Amino acid sequence: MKIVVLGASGQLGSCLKKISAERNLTDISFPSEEHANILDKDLLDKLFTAEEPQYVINCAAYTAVDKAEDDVDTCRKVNRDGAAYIAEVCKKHQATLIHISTDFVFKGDVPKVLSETDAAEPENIYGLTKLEGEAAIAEILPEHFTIRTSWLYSEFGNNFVKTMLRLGRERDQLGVIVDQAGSPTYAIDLANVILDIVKSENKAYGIYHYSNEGVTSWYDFAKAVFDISSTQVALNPVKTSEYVTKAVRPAYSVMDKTKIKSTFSIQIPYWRDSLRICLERIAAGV
Ligand SMILES: NC(=O)C1=CN([C@@H]2O[C@H](COP(=O)(O)OP(=O)(O)OC[C@H]3O[C@@H](n4cnc5c(N)ncnc54)[C@H](OP(=O)(O)O)[C@@H]3O)[C@@H](O)[C@H]2O)C=CC1
Ligand SMILES: Cc1cn([C@H]2C[C@H](O)[C@@H](COP(=O)(O)OP(=O)(O)O[C@H]3O[C@@H](C)C(=O)[C@@H](O)[C@H]3O)O2)c(=O)[nH]c1=O
Repeated sequence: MKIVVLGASGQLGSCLKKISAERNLTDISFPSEEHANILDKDLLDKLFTAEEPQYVINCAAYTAVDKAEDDVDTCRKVNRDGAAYIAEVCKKHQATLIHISTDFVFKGDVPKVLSETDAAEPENIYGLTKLEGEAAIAEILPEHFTIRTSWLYSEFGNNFVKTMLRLGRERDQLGVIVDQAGSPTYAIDLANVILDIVKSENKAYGIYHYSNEGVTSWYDFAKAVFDISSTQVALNPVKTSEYVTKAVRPAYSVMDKTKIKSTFSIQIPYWRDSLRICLERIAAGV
């Protein structure tokens, strides 16, 4: 089963590289952005001609949520147009696309667990352009899986857990938002599920929700990071109204994972258990 990963040097791409090595997968390639710029359709076409992938995993995205508010065109190019180009080239080469999307497609203004069929109504540019990317793919390529995930972290790249560890070392006091709830996702767990989906060769295409089990706030998530890593820092809960950011974020973006669990017969780890594993790996430098 030949697989090509796009956005390979990002957080999720790095997790896929690690997991595929652990699983001894050899028929998977991780081209650099220079050889797989998703905004260059001809380049993708050449890449797919050379690689002949059966599955393409798209981890490439514009993920700077606050910056996107002032950088709408670039964000939309990558998250909408890039997704559409990939779908077109997958169609030409008869490849199945596994695309990653986000809980930020939801407004999240009511405390309701969100299913794949609930209306998406993004509150920020990043979420809007990700939703546009989902729609473009659905229109072009029936053979796709779009996996919406949330609050990704890992030992790789930039993420909330690594930011907290850094700020915990640099500061005596820290304020973290307590009134936004969601579900953290260890990107290594997601990488494993993506490769399980490929392995299954299941053709139940469409949108799926995936995060770790459980619900928390950014404040409680940060508290868990500091407790588990024995970091001494005074952590203060703050309200969204007290912590000004460019982009509006959902107050409640907890997603229902019934569909992915039943379709692919997977079990999902509890967020705190996965966080513990990730922090052990970060501490051990592996
Ligand atoms: N991070 C999170 O908390 C969450 C992420 N997601 C989604 O998961 C997916 C993976 O996210 P994550 O790995 O964390 O994100 P990263 O930002 O770590 O990785 C994205 C990668 O895409 C690359 N990229 C950007 N533009 C292009 C382009 N034109 N061509 C090729 N590559 C490009 C980036 O390169 P460069 O760094 O050079 O720009 C980066 O390496 C994304 O679709 C994201 O929207 C969903 C929910 C939560
Ligand atoms: C650094 C920091 C953040 N926060 C808050 C701001 C925000 O509400 C929340 C998370 O902030 P971050 O900027 O780290 O994370 P953010 O970029 O908003 O994370 C999102 O990224 C995109 C890509 C997604 O798809 C989402 O699922 C989600 O993971 O924590 C604090 O309250 N205090 C702090 O010191």
